[in-house]
Amino acid sequence: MKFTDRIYETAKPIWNQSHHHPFVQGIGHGTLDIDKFKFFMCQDYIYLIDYARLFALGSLKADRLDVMQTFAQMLHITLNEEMALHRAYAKRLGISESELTNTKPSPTTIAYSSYMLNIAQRGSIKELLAAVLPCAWSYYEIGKKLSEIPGAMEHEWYGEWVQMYQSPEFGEVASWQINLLNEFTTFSSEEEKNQLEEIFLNTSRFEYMFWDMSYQKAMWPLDEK
Ligand SMILES: Cc1ncc(C[n+]2csc(CCO)c2C)c(N)n1
Repeated sequence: MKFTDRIYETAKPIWNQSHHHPFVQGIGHGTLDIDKFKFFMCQDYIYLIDYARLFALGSLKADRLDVMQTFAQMLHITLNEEMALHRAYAKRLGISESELTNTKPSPTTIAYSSYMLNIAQRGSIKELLAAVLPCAWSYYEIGKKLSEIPGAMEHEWYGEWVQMYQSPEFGEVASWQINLLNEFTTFSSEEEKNQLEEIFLNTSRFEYMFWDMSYQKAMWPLDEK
């Protein structure tokens, strides 16, 4: 069994809950409150800035030229294609680019980004891959599932979002990461595989929390005035 098949099976209950979350279903059925989507877009934009740094770290840590090239390509796609979608949405939603970049991160955004950056900075390229994989893979899976809902790809607000994440280009990003992680774990011990699985599960949990945080528009639960 491929290592990624094993971790996919373990993470399935978490991924199912993300898929059925009202935020995700609301995008697919076109019923999501636009203010929740705005909140998500802003948080996701600053999340992606840190996520892009993970790909830069992957390129730095790789000891093969083809792996460096793949990470550089994923860095390019994130900064120039995925984030371009957010910039275009922000324009339509009346959010300026500086407002977008200067979004204050929510506790969940801080926790998620910091966790991944910590793993990537102190761990190996395998740990980095285990941390980033649920992001690209689960979004592609969600994009594909939502694209099957009649009208989801044509919705005036959420159609472009679904179109982007179900696209073959984003499928390729997920496949690169899946193939690399399988290749790098061919000779890994059970102990190492368990550690990588835990990282994959943790970022899968954070993915769920990100949907939920966006649905609740959850910032710090404190009154500071
Ligand atoms: C919270 C959150 N998780 C995952 C993604 C999706 N995503 C992040 S990087 C990447 C690969 C190509 O850029 C993909 C698909 C997101 N936007 N926001």
